[in-house]
Amino acid sequence: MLALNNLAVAYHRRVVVEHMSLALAKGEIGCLLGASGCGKTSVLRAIAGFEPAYAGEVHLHGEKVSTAGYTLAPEKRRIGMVFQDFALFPHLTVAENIAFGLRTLPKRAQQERVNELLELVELQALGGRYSHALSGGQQQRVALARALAAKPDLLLMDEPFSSLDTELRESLACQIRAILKRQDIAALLVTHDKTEAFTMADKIGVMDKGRLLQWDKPVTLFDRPASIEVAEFISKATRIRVQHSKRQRISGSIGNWPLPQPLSAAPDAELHLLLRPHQVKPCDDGALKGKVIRQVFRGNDYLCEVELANGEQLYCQAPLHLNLTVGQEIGLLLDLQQPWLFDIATGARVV
Ligand SMILES: Nc1ncnc2c1ncn2[C@@H]1O[C@H](COP(=O)(O)OP(=O)(O)OP(=O)(O)O)[C@@H](O)[C@H]1O
Repeated sequence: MLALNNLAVAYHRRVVVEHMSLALAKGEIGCLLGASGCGKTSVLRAIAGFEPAYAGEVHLHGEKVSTAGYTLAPEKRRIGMVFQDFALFPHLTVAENIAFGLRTLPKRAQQERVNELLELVELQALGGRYSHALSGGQQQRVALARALAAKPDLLLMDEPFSSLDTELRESLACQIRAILKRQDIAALLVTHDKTEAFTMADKIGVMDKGRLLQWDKPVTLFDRPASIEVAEFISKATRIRVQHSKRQRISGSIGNWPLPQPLSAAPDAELHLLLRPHQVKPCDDGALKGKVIRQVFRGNDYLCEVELANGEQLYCQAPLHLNLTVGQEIGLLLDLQQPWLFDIATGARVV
């Protein structure tokens, strides 16, 4: 449905995105996730045809629509777009906003399609309202209905929920995912919000400084991150320097720990061990000792920061009943059933 092959985007010859390759199948929802300025919107604009490809290609339905020196016009790409600010026309009603892209259809067909879309986004009762009289979530559903009106093959969404509050974002992301799935439409969303990405997407691309670090299913990004940058971007974690020893063990400031499986790394290799909070647990008789220096109440548990004797700090997940206090010395147990280890020189994951 959508394929990017080695795409590069540049402004005045300054390359802001390069070596971008990914594919999205019909009905699949993808998400580009990355910090502000990493090039997400530029990729979206190149897919829509608003920016030319500086190098590489954009393919839609198997057809090459952008390559250096050729850009198929946006209106010929059968793409719908939803923007951050909804961009609804204030002087038109909800129904008229949705009908905007259907002007070439006969009046009756327009009306039928608008009713279908109002039902799809569950706004049947609000067709006659103006956008100023709608909540942010309702406005975004109108923007979605308008983008879907002309039955595009691909929907592009640029930070569609960023102006909404956190709770609404999550519920709207779920609703919009369900609507897109019902319509079996492919969509590519860009955001810097991880929760939004994980709620919405079948595939996530983690971007950094104009490059795609990994394009994978959310669970794969979490379980098998390709690099330490991806792992750290995806989840709260601490990196600790360790040494691989022959007998399936790692050692360092955290002590000496067995691994569940042999590693491909050379004996004595210097590695980074990435510890996520759920892998570090308070344990009375833990040989590894640390001092609680901060803790945040999270409802079901505490997220603690613990300082080791050498000054390194770890996140630790502590159950409520332990009643830990800041300054308290505790023992720690590491759960290394699934250790995340990375080559120090390349940052690549070691398995
Ligand atoms: N029209 C433009 N002319 C020149 N440079 C641009 C233009 N648009 C974006 N840039 C630059 O390209 C880079 C990538 O910007 P882009 O908007 O694609 O990033 P982004 O990840 O979408 O950021 P954000 O999340 O803040 O929207 C930035 O350095 C930005 O300053």
